[in-house]
Amino acid sequence: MSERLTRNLLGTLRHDPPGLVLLAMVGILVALCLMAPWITDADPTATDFANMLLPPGLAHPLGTDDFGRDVLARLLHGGRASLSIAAVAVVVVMALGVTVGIAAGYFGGAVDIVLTKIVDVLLAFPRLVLAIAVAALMGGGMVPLIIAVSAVAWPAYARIIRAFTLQIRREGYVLAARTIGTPTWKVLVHHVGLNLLGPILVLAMLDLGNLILAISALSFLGLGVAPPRPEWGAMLNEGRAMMELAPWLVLAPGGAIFLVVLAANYFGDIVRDSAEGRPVHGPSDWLRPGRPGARRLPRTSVREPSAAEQPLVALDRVTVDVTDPRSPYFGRRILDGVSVSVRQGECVGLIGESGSGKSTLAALTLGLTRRPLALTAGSVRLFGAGTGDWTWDDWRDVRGRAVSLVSQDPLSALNPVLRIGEQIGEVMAVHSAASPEAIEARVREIVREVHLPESVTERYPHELSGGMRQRVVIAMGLVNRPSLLIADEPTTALDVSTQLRILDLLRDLQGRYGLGLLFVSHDLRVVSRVADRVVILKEGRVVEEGPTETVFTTSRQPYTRELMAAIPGRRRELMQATGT
Ligand SMILES: Nc1ncnc2c1ncn2[C@@H]1O[C@H](COP(=O)(O)OP(=O)(O)OP(=O)(O)O)[C@@H](O)[C@H]1O
Repeated sequence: MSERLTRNLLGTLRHDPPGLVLLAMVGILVALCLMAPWITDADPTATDFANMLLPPGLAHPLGTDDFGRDVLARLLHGGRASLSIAAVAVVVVMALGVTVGIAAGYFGGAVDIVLTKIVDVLLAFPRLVLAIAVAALMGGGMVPLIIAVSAVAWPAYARIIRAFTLQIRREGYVLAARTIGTPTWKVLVHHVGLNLLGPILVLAMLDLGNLILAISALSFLGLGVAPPRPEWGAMLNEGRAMMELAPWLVLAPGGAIFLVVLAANYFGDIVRDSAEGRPVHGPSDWLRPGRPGARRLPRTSVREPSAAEQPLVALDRVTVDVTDPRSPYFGRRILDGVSVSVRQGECVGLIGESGSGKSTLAALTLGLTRRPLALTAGSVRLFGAGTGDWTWDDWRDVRGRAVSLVSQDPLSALNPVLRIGEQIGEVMAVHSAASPEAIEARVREIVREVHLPESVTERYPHELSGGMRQRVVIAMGLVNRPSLLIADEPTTALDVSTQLRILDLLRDLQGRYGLGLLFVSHDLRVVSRVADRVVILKEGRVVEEGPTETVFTTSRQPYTRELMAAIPGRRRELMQATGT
């Protein structure tokens, strides 16, 4: 559990003495149950008709039942049965609910439809009635009891986990991991599963009480542990007939069930409250995952870069339209005959206001154009090779290795539950068979290169400032020494001074790595600091392009001048230059 969650929990408990007493009582009860054979010598199933229905006393602290059996021994041994059935049921319910929920939410489509329908049908039945039916059909006993309780409890978990998964799968770090070719199991475990640990823990705690009640209810109805073995629900049923004559027969198991259910619900509530008190993508050392393993993707026929004179990427009169007739925007033109190229060591600034098509163009360069959009004319050449017939695997091999993306939202690009070192290392491991030591050394090196302290590798994203996070994302982009970096509004979310430092860093790294840099931004001022050449995009068309300095000083293009006028210091200069 995270430090913060533990702190919240302890803080809540410190200010809630009755809660603390309750938890202490249940803790003692559970400990006594677990140590039952050492606490009492009495055999919980041995009958002694000479000592039937004795009230609590020295020899039998909780009295005896109508078979002369020691109620304390039965209570403690019965508690072992009740609690272990509940523990196994929670694990089974979680395993089923989490697996089905993640599968439905992550894979979507037919998998989602089928699984969701099954869940809906099961949820349509009252839980306890269905559990009684299942247990009765299976004939009662410990295993059927676990199966019955688990079978009816998992659908609710599956539904909640599916909802969480739908949300997580849209996060930038999941999309990034998928696009660079991280194996599906790793995305599911590292990126989806680890982020679900918090909700899963809270759900488990909140439902533990319900499960114990359900188990007791089924045992009460004679569908649980077979007599004469003790179990709390069954003891309650046995004592019911003698309730007036020997109330201790129901008070002991009833009190135990009451205490445990109350404590489980109480603890579930404070775990939930403490977890909600953390940041949305909160502290995340709930579980520290192992080092990501190295994997080599099959190399495709993609030719590596590249002679200096040949563009790393060349988009030649590309046109992108909404081609899916089901889209309400069917027929709309997003990019119209745009040509842009980036050479080694060159920084090209792609500028345009919101909606001008910058992101669509960046996505095209990374092979990420998806329905309802499609390339309808022109071509994209990467490292001299036409990409028209590239498969998803061809693109995956290139992304994150030869071409990297630095996105505008560093927080969403980073997985909140993985340490920084693991995240950078994972990008490298996906594309190389380097040893863990080599990966670690490279991670430390790239972290230093982006001017972060090495200790940052041990930290989580929420422990870093916005500027530090953006440096981490840049480190992830460069760890595999790509030839081409696409920076999509990389400084938009930062304050002005941090912006400048990140821009200088990018410029510096570009020189050091000999990178081609496609810098996408709506902000001419930002672009002017890094770009050698600018391309100005308006409503999907290039309206002007040329060396940055030339465009800045001599442009007669009204749209470019409009963009320049939006820069505070430039407005006056422009007005003076044009005499307006
Ligand atoms: N899937 C889509 N269906 C319909 N129209 C789309 C789709 N994706 C993008 N567009 C439209 O294409 C145009 C260009 O979008 P794009 O996201 O490339 O612009 P942008 O310049 O990157 O803007 P911003 O800086 O706001 O992200 C916009 O008008 C947008 O509404």
